[in-house]
Amino acid sequence: MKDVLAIDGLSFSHGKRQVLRNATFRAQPGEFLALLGVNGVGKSTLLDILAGLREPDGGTVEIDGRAQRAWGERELAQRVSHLPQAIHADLPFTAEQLVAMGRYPHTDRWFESEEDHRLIQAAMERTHCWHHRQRTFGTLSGGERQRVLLAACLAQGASTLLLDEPSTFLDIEQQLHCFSVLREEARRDKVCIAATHDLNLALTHCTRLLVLSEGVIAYDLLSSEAQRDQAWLRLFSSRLRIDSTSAGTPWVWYQ
Ligand SMILES: Nc1ncnc2c1ncn2[C@@H]1O[C@H](COP(=O)(O)OP(=O)(O)OP(=O)(O)O)[C@@H](O)[C@H]1O
Repeated sequence: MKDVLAIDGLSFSHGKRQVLRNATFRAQPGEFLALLGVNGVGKSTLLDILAGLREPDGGTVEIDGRAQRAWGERELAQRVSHLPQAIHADLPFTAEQLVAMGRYPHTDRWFESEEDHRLIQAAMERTHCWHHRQRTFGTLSGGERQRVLLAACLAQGASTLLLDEPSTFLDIEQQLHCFSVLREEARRDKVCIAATHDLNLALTHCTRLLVLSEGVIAYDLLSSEAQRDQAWLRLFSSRLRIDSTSAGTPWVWYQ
């Protein structure tokens, strides 16, 4: 199967602080990758580079078989959507207008087509925010805003979805729903990469775990194998271990 993403030897420094040294991984259609690692390890930086928002100091990024920089801005936006960690809340748009922006890379017109409207509504229904469509974005709660932003990413129809802590602000039911939607999206031959601190959401919903440490992908393992060798857990805390629940699901416990 062809790689949707091929990342090779990425390095990046914020000023004198080197964050990425040699980050390398590939991703294929159908994969839902959890990007894990402690605070400040470089998860957002890596997602920003993949989204084309930061230029790496070294290494290569290929998207859909072509160098990232060889795609035009619009072509890239058709292929990659990005949910950043923080966004200005005071945007003067309704929720529906904000989701409609996800369709911009696909239209030359001022107005959205019928098909665009169908996709916008479908995305907002999937993230349970269609009933907020006429609300001004800034008047929504943190979790409601997060669902609108996720809908914009889905409406964009990209083959790669980069999500920086997508379950932030969401209540538990919505966290589970968000990760289920992303899993479903990956099954539609997409690649989803979600930076998260929730190891149980990652284990139960993602197909693969990438653990970033000291500038490299220190562990790259299938979720189904994460319980067998638990060395990767030590990067987070010595108090963690994985057991199975009575339903046979792997679950991270802390002591
Ligand atoms: N604009 C910046 N200028 C200088 N240093 C920065 C800048 N942005 C991030 N950093 C530093 O780069 C490192 C990586 O930051 P990044 O936000 O990528 O980490 P992260 O893994 O996403 O963290 P978290 O889990 O806390 O969200 C951190 O040490 C951070 O302080």
